[in-house]
Amino acid sequence: MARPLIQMALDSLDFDQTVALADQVAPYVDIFEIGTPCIKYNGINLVKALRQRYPDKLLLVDLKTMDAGEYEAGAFYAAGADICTVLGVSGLATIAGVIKAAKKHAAETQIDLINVADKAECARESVKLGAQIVGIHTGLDAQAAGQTPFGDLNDIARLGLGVRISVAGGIKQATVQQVVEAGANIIVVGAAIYGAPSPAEAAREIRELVDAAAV
Ligand SMILES: O=C([C@H](O)CO)[C@H](O)[C@H](O)COP(=O)(O)O
Repeated sequence: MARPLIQMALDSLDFDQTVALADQVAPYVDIFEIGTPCIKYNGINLVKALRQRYPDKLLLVDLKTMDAGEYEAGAFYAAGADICTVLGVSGLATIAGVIKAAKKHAAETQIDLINVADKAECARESVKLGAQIVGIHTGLDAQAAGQTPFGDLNDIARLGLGVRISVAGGIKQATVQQVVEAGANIIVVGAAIYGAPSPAEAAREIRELVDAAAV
């Protein structure tokens, strides 16, 4: 199995705390995600700052684009994003726009299936359009209501779409092995790392668990 990637969800609103957290976990993660609240609050300058500080890390900007796909995402790819997210519920025209912007910058597009009714259909159509990553995502509010991403992950993995699958939604040490075995290629972790007494130690543990589950 190819080594799954670990994506650190940087969900603070504070610019300096976001950069400091990135510094702490950098040795253990592959992708820095600038989370949706964080990018809305801090804007494109944070993308530029992390790009400059970490030229060799993958940088995902969790735009969750809903409209004006090419126009909105284009600026973030130009600023250094390797991956931008677009909502599956936005529809195929918007998804196609983000994919077009990504191609201009030799970058990638992730479809976020959050709140999509027919996730299999949306994933299939998005992949046909050229999306490289399908994101199974139980958002923070849905998590608070008791939902998890595990059932959807199994359903999408079974489709064999031939693209990477990302999973997000309360993933922690106890569930890392399960999501790797279910077929996730990108493991997104936020609160289990930034909420830990030592984020670096939590990230190191998750790295070990992911690598052990992937052999
Ligand atoms: O994408 C996220 C959320 O919608 C806010 O932007 C989180 O970054 C994602 O859910 C990962 O965080 P945890 O669920 O805390 O692991």
